[in-house]
Amino acid sequence: IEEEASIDSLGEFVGAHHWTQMKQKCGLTIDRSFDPRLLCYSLLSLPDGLSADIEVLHLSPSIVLFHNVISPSERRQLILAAKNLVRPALIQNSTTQQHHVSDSRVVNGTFLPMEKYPITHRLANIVRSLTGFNVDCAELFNVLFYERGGHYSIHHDALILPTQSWTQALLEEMYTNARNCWEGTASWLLAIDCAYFLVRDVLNKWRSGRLRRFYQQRIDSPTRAQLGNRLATFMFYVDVPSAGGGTLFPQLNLTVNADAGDAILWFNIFPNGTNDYDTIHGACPVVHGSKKVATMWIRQRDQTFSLLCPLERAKAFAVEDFTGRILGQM
Ligand SMILES: O=C(O)CCC(=O)C(=O)O
Ligand SMILES: [Fe+2]
Repeated sequence: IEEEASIDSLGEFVGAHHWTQMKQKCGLTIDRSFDPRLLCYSLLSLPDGLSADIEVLHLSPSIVLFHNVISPSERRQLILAAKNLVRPALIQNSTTQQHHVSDSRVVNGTFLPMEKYPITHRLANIVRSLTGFNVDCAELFNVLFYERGGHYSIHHDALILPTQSWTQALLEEMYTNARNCWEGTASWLLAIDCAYFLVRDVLNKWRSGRLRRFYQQRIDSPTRAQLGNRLATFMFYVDVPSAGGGTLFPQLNLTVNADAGDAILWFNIFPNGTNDYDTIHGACPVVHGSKKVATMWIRQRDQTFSLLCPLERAKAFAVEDFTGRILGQM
């Protein structure tokens, strides 16, 4: 990468410490000659008169890029809808459930209410047509505006959905939090600091007698039970920066620098429902220009006829598991 386009040329920016070890990977480019199975399919005559080129970026877990699926006018409408609503993005502490501003997510964002903005229906239809997924149970579009120095450090999109006993829920969450501490900070000192707060939080709950109730409530939470986990993430690139701001999947050594109008899809869980941490990802710091994305988290509920059932339930989804139906019609 050119010197002036590199993250180092940004100088100081909020949350820079999250990128000390990851920033090299932000400069990765996709080697399209690497694997002959990384094909680009042309999907013609999809529902709603859509067509699209879909490029397989990674096989297992499957990550695909849809080229040029929203028009400049649709991009403008989306930006107009979100412009006055965006606020500094919050992150939810999975231990305390509190939302707070964090230097690990430096971006302005908003969820877009569907009833107010017709453009969101259009985009939801596009997701449905391109993926075959049921989007009725999906979350509202989350629109993010990144400016120079904006970023979103490495994280995983799936929710921690404890399923069995409250003790198992506690263990699962402690494990995930410890992992996030480590992967989110990339420095032993900060990770120890982060782990200390997590342990202190659990001890406080235990002392106040809330430990069991807290985790039991999360197991019984109706939204979780009704909608399931975030099966997949579908994200439109509404505006792209001229340097930096790629979507980085560090476990897969993949950094995606898409064009405005493209969209990406990846899975957050295995077919058996457990979280697939190979798809941890982040938004690299924007170096020049600004970046805008619109994300839809697709839930597990009601995907009965939109997913094949892979025989190996503990292996990541393959591209055929969801395009099988669409490609089979060609
Ligand atoms: O902006 C990006 O490239 C990634 C955004 C993201 O990971 C998220 O919204 O969950
Ligand atoms: Fe994400």
